Amino acid sequence: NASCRSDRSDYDFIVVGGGTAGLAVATRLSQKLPNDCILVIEAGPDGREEQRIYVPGLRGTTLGGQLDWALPTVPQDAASNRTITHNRGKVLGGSSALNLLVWNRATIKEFDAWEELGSPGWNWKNMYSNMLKVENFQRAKGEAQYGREGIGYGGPVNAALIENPPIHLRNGILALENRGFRENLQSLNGNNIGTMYQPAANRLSNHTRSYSVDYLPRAGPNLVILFNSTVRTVNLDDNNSKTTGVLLIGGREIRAKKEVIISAGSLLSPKILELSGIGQKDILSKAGIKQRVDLPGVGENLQDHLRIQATYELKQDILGLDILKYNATRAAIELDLWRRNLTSLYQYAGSAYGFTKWDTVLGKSQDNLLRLANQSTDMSNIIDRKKLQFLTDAKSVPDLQLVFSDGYIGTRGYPKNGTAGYGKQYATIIAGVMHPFARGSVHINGSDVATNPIIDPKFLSTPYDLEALKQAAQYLRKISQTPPYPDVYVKEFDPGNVVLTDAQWEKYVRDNVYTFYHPLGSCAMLPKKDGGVVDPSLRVYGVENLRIVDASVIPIIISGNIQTAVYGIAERAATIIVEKYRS
Ligand SMILES: Cc1cc2nc3c(=O)[nH]c(=O)nc-3n(C[C@H](O)[C@H](O)[C@H](O)COP(=O)(O)OP(=O)(O)OC[C@H]3O[C@@H](n4cnc5c(N)ncnc54)[C@H](O)[C@@H]3O)c2cc1C
Repeated sequence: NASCRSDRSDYDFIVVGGGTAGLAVATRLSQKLPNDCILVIEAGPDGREEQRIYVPGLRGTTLGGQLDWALPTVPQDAASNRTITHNRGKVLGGSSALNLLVWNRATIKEFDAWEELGSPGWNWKNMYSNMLKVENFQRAKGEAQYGREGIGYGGPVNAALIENPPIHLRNGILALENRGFRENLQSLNGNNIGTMYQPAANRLSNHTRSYSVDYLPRAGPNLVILFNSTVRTVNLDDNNSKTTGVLLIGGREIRAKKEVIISAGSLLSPKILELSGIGQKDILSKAGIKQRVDLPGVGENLQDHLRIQATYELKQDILGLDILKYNATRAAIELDLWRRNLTSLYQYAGSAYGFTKWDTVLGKSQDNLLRLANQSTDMSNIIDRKKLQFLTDAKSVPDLQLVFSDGYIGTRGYPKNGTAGYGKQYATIIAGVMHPFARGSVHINGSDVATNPIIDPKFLSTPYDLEALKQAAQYLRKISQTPPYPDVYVKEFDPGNVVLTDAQWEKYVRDNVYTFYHPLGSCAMLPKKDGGVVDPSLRVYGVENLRIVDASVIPIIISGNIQTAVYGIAERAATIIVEKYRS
């Protein structure tokens, strides 16, 4: 398709956002509709030459910089009035270029719930087969590292387990086993309960990040990418029932002959809809935008995992990643080793995990938490009711995720030079509450495309959410005191021995709760009457040829880290779209 270039005025398909889902869906369309011309419009730069992206041990160093949208929430009342920044990739690959590489999967019941909530075909069976298409699992050490089930081969994104886990990760797994967790070496097969190492999205052959950009070599010349270009609105025809294309900041208009697919992510896809006049009347009129399609669900139903962490100062003879932060000579040596593809701290890509139900954590005293969950459920809301069911009825759906990570990952950041704690190395244990009841929102703030949306995740706003995160934080201390974990550290650094009473734990949680980087649900795939924005074909209600394909369509939060699900959604979306257009 020689005429498929980036200076055309029309394309068959326009994909808005060259991120995780965007590149996956665009590549599959390119492969399966070779006579069509597909344009991806990405607000950020290419980034493929950026070392901070492709070196796994440098993960996290792009956060807050030029390649990050860094979208702040409004001050969170229940979280000590703090504003929490949502990191989001503004670069080819989107958040898959910035994320922390974790490659895992939620459980069978959680995916089946999408179908039960009203989207036929969106169940475990179909999502699983699509998620398997995404990956190429590599083994460094055979089945001792990971069993047979739950992984795919031959897909574009490479995943592998960490080859030489440090002792603080190994002891983390043993501590969880001593607390009643069972080892689960097939945790990506729809049953993630237990303790395990999990794959990370990296390529073992040269130890580089593997992300959605790895789809692109499979695309044909009929896929073109426009970089550093931001879509302002989707244009609708005179009846407001079809999209005709998009308008970029700067005024360029590009027509879509077949479809526009929005893949701008959970925090920015609603913005494009609202700026285009698709959304809730009140929100639009407040922003001075004429409503074209009445869709009250846009920007609502925002969900995220709640995260809290504790940090431990490692014993002097244990090597950890923090040395790279204060010892420049060592960092240079390690980077040189990485360049020569020799064992290096910069190859670090993966952590150790646990997934559990509350009864393993709390025993009988989980009753109080379940009582609060009942109190936190809006019985008129189908999402809330399903979450309550996960908590009370589903033995296979975890309530809590635990992560043993190398390095300091506390809320206040690695100690500054000259302050207590600088020059030391740390291990961090993170806890994530899997199904908080808070449902927040993300909406435009006026009609100026340059203004960030108003994001209100409502962190800790329900009795369950607060108590669950408090219990999770206290559990981290228990784990740290369980053999053989104490063998690795000198002392607890955060929260430290100043936090002992119930009131102190509550304050710690309010002062330190953080996003787990998994905002989703803001353009939910649900029946319209239940607040849905897209139908089971991911078409925006009321607009024939406009779809949304990204994390925003996930109707109800799932356990674990969500990128495999986002890729799976993109794969399935491509199948649905190709079905319609293949002649
Ligand atoms: C710091 C961090 C760590 C994470 N860690 C993990 C992890 O370890 N494991 C895991 O499974 N998940 C992780 N996640 C979550 C996961 O990466 C995301 O959920 C997923 O990548 C989201 O994919 P998406 O396609 O919905 O959006 P994105 O990948 O964010 O893509 C959206 C794209 O759209 C572009 N865009 C936005 N607006 C416009 C516009 N108007 N015009 C043109 N382009 C636009 C953006 O620049 C971006 O490239 C993490 C996320 C972050 C931010």
